[in-house]
This record gives sequence, C-alpha cells and structure tokens, in this order.
Amino acid sequence: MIGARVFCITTALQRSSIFFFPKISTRPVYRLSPATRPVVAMSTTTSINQDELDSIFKQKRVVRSTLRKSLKAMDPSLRIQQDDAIQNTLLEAPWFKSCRRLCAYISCKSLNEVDTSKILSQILQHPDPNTVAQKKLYVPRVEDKNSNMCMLHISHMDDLIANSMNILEPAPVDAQGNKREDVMQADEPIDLFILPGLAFDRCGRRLGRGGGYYDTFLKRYQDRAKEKDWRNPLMVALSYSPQILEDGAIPVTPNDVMIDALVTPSGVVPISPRAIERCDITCF
Ligand SMILES: Nc1nc2c(c(=O)[nH]1)N(C=O)[C@@H](CNc1ccc(C(=O)N[C@@H](CCC(=O)O)C(=O)O)cc1)CN2
Ligand SMILES: Nc1ncnc2c1ncn2[C@@H]1O[C@H](COP(=O)(O)OP(=O)(O)OP(=O)(O)O)[C@@H](O)[C@H]1O
Repeated sequence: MIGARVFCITTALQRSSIFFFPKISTRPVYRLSPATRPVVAMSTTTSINQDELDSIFKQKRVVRSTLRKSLKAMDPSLRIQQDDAIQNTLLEAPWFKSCRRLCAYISCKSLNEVDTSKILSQILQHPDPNTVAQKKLYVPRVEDKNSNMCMLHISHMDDLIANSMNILEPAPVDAQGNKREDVMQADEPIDLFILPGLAFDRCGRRLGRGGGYYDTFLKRYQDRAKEKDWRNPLMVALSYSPQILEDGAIPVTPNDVMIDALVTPSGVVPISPRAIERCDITCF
C-alpha cells in the first residue's frame, strides 16, 4: 500500500526552495468549482513579484471562503463521527504514542475545527504507560497582529482563558505567578506538531486562516532546530473529509510550510518520506 504511494514533498526540497508537486493517485476528494479553482496554484521559483503574490493571496481568500461555507454546512452528526474517528486514529498512531514533547491547537467550536479535546485530555490526564512520564504539551498563544505567536507549556485545561478571538489560550504566567515555559526558549526539541487549518491536499499543502501565525512560527522553529542540530518534528494536520482538496486547489507561496501527514476520518495519510517511514500498516 505504502509502496504504491508516490510522495512528493520533502523537507529537503522545501529547504532548497524547489517546489515539486507531481500528481499522486488520490481517492475521491472534494473539488472546487472551476470558478473557485486557483489559476496560479504555486510558483515554481522563489522570486515572486508583488502582483503574483497579490493574486495568490486573493485566490487563498476565495478558497477560504468556500471552505468556511462547506464546514458550516457539515451535518452535525457526521462532524461528531469524524471528530471521534480522527482523534482515535491519532491516539492510536505509533508516532503519537512515542512522542514526548508536542505542540497542539485548542480546537474552537465556532471555527468548526476538528475537535482536539479528547487528545488534549488524554495527554494531560494519563502518564505514558511506557515511561510513566507525562507527555509535555505546548499550546499556541497569539502575541500580536503581526503573525507572532508563541507555544506555551500547560499542565491543565484550567490553565486556559479565552482570547479576543474566543480561542482558549494560556496566560503568560501560571496561577503561582511563574512564567510559562516557551518552546522557543526550551532547550529540547519538539517531536510532533498537531496543526489546524482550513484546507489541505495529499501533497502536503495547508491553507490556514489567513493570519500567517503557524507558517511564521514553524519557519522559526525549523530554523532553530537546524541551528541546534535537532531532528525536525513531525507536522501533522487534522482534517474533516470536506477539507481535503484535489492537488493544485490550494494556492501556496514560498512561505507556506508543508505538512508531513494528515489525519482524516478514514485514517492517516502520510505524505513526506519521513512520515511514511514512521507509519505502520494502519496507514493507507
Ligand atoms: N484553535 C486555533 N488556535 C489558533 C489558531 C487556529 O487556527 N486555531 N491560529 C492559527 O493561526 C492562531 C490564531 N489565529 C487565528 C486567525 C484567524 C482566526 C479567525 O477567527 N478567522 C476567521 C476570519 C476572520 C477574518 O477574516 O477577519 C475565520 O477563519 O472564520 C482565528 C485565529 C493561534 N491559535
Ligand atoms: N498581498 C499580500 N502580499 C504579501 N503578504 C500578504 C498579502 N496578503 C496577506 N499577506 C500576509 O500573509 C500572511 C498570511 O499568509 P497566509 O495566507 O499564507 O496564511 P495562512 O495560510 O493562514 O497561514 P497560517 O496558517 O500560518 O496562519 C499574513 O501575515 C498577511 O499579512
């Protein structure tokens, strides 16, 4: 099964800024109508002029708007079913079980994001049976409107308060007045990022909500990992079925960070070679 998959993105290619997206075999995916399909899906060079960038960002806005509507229109019972399937798949994945330090998003109901509450409560409640240690969990906190976000360590869901966008996030200091540990200050690598997003494809492209927070953070983290000679973390996004688009439907710029794998209601879709290496037969 895995051997049949032609994968197309590698971190190395990303680093060298060469974008190579051959067609891969796909199961049925949700298609955008020709009117909303982007004319410019990506650039083949890194030197994009402002007009091209404006055009790509405009296409992103169109795709976002389509996706917001599809997510809103999802049948509530299907949503619950998919939330359960996605979270159970992730909780059973060997790369999740073995991870020690991870960053995950706190899902927001009004944004129709894939639920992460079961994953978070498992991480926070149960020590890892293999090591009798708890996984270390970091969650996002928006710092400003210029795409800056940090990832702070939390130990309880009570550590979170709603921000102006109504997303739960940690205060910079805990109840005892101690500064929370920030991933970028910590001296140990992150094993896994669990990422939100509006749309994805099977080649690793990801469309966020337009703030540029994750792309900015992930690029900074990758630079730090390189500097420290750390292994890159596995970047895994959670996706309902209507969020998986056909190849080429997601406009990208050179600043977009590609994902390694997708967790969908029907299982894990490994994308990068390292994700494929770390998967077992539960992947398809
Ligand atoms: N749960 C969660 N936490 C997260 C993110 C996320 O996507 N999901 N972020 C990821 O970056 C950061 C916050 N960025 C955000 C950016 C936009 C919107 C938002 O409400 N967007 C509206 C449209 C607003 C507009 O167009 O003016 C929307 O998408 O409907 C929310 C969070 C950090 N924390
Ligand atoms: N025409 C433009 N030219 C240059 N930058 C732009 C343009 N339009 C938006 N941006 C910037 O790009 C960033 C958003 O990028 P993008 O649309 O790729 O975000 P995203 O996919 O939502 O990413 P993330 O998931 O990381 O939040 C914002 O910082 C925004 O200010």
